[in-house]
Amino acid sequence: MTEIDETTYREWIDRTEVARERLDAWPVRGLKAALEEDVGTGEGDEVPALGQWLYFVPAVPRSRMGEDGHPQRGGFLPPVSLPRRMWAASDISFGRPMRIGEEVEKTARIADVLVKAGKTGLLVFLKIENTYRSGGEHVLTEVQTIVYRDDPRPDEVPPPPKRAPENAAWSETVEPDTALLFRYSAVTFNAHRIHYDAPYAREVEGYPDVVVHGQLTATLLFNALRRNTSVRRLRTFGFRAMKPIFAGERIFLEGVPSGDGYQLWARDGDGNLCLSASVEF
Ligand SMILES: CC(C)(COP(=O)(O)OP(=O)(O)OC[C@H]1O[C@@H](n2cnc3c(N)ncnc32)[C@H](O)[C@@H]1OP(=O)(O)O)[C@@H](O)C(=O)NCCC(=O)NCCSC(=O)C[C@](C)(O)C(=O)O
Repeated sequence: MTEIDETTYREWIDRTEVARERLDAWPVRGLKAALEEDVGTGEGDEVPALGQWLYFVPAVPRSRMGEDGHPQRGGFLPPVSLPRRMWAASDISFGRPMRIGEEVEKTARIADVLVKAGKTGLLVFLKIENTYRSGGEHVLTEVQTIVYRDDPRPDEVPPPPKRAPENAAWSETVEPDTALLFRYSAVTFNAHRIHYDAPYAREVEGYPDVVVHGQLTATLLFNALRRNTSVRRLRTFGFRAMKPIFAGERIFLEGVPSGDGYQLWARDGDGNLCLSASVEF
């Protein structure tokens, strides 16, 4: 493997890719069924907040898929040689809601590539800025951070987890099972094998079971916020995935008012922080 340092993938920074898509009703219908949320699915209805993840999915032919189920590396995304990919974080600012049936343009730009030494080994963080526009209007901007990690070491032990806050104003529980993970992978056309192929997740990537998608946990947190507050529209939503959640694990979706918004988090049954988020409205 080539040595990786801050300069290795520099030439990818500022590369852009533009795509256009009509926002079909189907993935919103699929998400509605998967999460049992009361959302409209007709022409002109609002795509629910965080529904941008249902669109512009990378439908590459099977022959161009990599071993992990994602499109082969290279091309628009830099060919990072660390094998294990995870969703690390997102920072989203909302303009106006997207609507089913509208034509949206998405511009993706490689915003940064950072190399860091983590407690779990070498980490390459890829930041992609996705800007969505429609009819000349700004709809949404998301800076998505993907992390690439080395193969698991035989003696690997997970780093000590951070504690979740203990001042929750509400607390809901959910156990994302493999059927929910399958349906979320299906509506986002995400073939990443860590979410459905348990032998691959265990034997190749070293996880104890299949992994819950970062965006699914963020969506569950947002839906819990809606159920427990009058918040419907957001100005910003940012999250950071701290500790993987595995299928069937019981997690707690919690939050508390904070400044002009809310602090949200998902924790496990031992009080460990799995995903932290903040929203402004
Ligand atoms: C990423 C891991 C391995 C690093 O864990 P670590 O212990 O090695 O890191 P650390 O030692 O705590 O931190 C090292 C540096 O990394 C930064 N850092 C540390 N974590 C993050 C983060 N999340 N986002 C942004 N930055 C982060 C941290 O701030 C620090 O920076 P510094 O040196 O400048 O101070 C660990 O945090 C972890 O396991 N997180 C959970 C990831 C996860 O479960 N993601 C969702 C499931 S994967 C998925 O959905 C996939 C999908 C959808 O299919 C798809 O491919 O797109």
